[in-house]
Amino acid sequence: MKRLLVLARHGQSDWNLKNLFTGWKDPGLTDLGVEEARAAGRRLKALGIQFDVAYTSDLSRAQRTCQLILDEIGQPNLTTIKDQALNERDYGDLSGLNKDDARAKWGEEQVHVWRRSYDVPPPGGESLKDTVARVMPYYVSEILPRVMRGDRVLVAAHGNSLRALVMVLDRLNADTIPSMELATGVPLVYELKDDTTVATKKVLEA
Ligand SMILES: O=C(O)[C@@H](CO)OP(=O)(O)O
Repeated sequence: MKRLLVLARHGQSDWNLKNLFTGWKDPGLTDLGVEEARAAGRRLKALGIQFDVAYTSDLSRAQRTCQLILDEIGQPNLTTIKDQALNERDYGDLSGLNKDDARAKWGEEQVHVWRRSYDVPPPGGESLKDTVARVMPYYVSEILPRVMRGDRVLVAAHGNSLRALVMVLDRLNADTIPSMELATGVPLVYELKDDTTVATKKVLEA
């Protein structure tokens, strides 16, 4: 495959299981999360996919997912670059709160706006727009040049930092991004064209 870019959201974390806003907090993976990451690796392996470099965030759930995928595809020692630019969207004052408790306190609609709107930040945190503004410069300066020169690239990161990237790759807008969800442990396999836009996209569901 030419100009290969694979995006993988981490497996289920402890706080996903407990239904807590997570953001920049750093819980580990659950047993299910570990298995989801391994299964993602097995699906990539079944397609014969290998990488030249991996990128992940500064948070352990993404780093562990990255390593589990690399273990499964037989590349445990691949160069892996960790950067805070790929961290989850910062949930600010909501971090650590239960999502159902937040709905009870502020209402279903307000919580949905904080979680999925494009440009309304949660109190003290980042909107998706802010996250795009943080992730894209890193993508354009560090990741995309590697893809364009032919390196096969894995990015193991987070629901919203990857939604920021997918929004740009899939040409979604402020109206269409709210309904786009990324499942844990489901890799997205992109091939890019010469002009950096998407040639093909595969969603590697179980
Ligand atoms: O809590 C979080 O950091 C994210 C991802 O788990 O949650 P949400 O799906 O609400 O954006």
